[in-house]
Amino acid sequence: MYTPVDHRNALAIATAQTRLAAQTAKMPRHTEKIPVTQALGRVLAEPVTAPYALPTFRRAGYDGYAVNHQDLTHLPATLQLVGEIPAGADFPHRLQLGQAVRIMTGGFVPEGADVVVMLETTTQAPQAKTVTISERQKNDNITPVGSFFAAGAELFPQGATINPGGLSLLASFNIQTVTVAALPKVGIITTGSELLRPDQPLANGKIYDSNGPLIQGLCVESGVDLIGVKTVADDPQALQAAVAELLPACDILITDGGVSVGDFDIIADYAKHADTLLFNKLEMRPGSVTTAYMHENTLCFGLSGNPGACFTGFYLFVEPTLRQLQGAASRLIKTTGRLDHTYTKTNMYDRILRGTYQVSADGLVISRTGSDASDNLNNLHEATCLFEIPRGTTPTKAGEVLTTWLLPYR
Ligand SMILES: Nc1nc2c(c(=O)[nH]1)N[C@H]1C(S)=C(S)[C@@H](COP(=O)(O)OP(=O)(O)OC[C@H]3O[C@@H](n4cnc5c(N)ncnc54)[C@H](O)[C@@H]3O)O[C@H]1N2
Ligand code: MOO
Repeated sequence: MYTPVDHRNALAIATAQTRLAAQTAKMPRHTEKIPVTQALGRVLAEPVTAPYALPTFRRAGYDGYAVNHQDLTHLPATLQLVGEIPAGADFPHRLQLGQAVRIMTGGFVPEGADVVVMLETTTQAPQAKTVTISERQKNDNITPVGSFFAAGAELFPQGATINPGGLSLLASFNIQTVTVAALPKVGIITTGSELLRPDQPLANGKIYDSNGPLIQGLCVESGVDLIGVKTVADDPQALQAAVAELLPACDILITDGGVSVGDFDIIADYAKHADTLLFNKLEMRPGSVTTAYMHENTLCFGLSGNPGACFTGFYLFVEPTLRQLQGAASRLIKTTGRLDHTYTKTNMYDRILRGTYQVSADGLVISRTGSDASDNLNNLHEATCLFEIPRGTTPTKAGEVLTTWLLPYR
């Protein structure tokens, strides 16, 4: 059993992040080919290029008449109407001088035509089958072949995340499969003899497991293949069994709780005896006990049981790792914000507060939301950023510019 007197070597946040990223870089990457219908939010493992030029035909930008510019030298000009081209229709004849063809937006512009005159500047005489053009626009109102993408142009670089705009681009080329980074296989184990399942009644000393759904939601938000979610009591055998079941199938194993110095803090013991201990103490509050270690081929995180610390530890350490394993950058945006109130508490470690931000003409204005206590979950649902109160002995004044991480869910 872990002894409370053990000394832990505390690392600064950035040092721990760098150590973690170096370890993650050594882990194997897997790819898979998936239908584009499942590609939203996935990270491309290889670039995608345009199989052909787009647009594939000259397209009318407006409803009007397709004509040749030589017929518009003297206006008004009356031209012979030779047909109609709705969107989707072909027109396999060459337009001759003196002719016009009615065309709809998106319609195929036939050979011989090089201008689409807008309907508003024309008058049609249906009986005579003519159209009189009184004015022309400055532009030709035709979208040229290949003006969006040339054949072979890069549509996406490797590492791009497919968003709804990306789905539309793939669809426009009828690309039906993409090769993406495999989602990291993740197991989650929440620990604690105080944790109740949803079907159990409240009792003194007991709480419902709120970090399980929290971590699961954070994982889903980051993109994972969830292998299993378990809750176990503070019982070494039960924990051992849960770990043994999940570990071989997981790239990442996230445990929650049991990383401090209590008599039942079993994860702390695991980390200490792991193949490689990356860190088990951070110069950060909350989440000073956040732990990371390699066990066999699995990267294990021991997040704090305190909900505020669990939330912070996930975003600063687990989220970037899940993204890195997919070859993508963290979705947190590291920036700075101006504190809107004086924060009087001081600490020997950097304190990470849960906050919200507003965009102002002078940059971001950040405010603390809810409690700063590690065990208080009254703000996890409304935090849109984390920001850092630097360690020290003096209060942090309103107006100070602080390191800020904008959260993906905002
Ligand atoms: N003597 C010391 N005690 C503590 C220290 C210390 O350095 N010396 N560190 C404190 C700090 S800081 C933190 S943070 C916590 C970390 O504790 P653990 O991560 O080991 O977590 P537990 O002890 O298992 O639980 C802490 C707290 O969180 C609640 N909890 C646990 N799991 C869940 C869950 N799934 N859902 C909701 N809440 C959960 C648990 O009931 C406890 O209240 O240790 C301090 N102590
Ligand atoms: O460091 Mo603990 O994680 O304050 O809350």
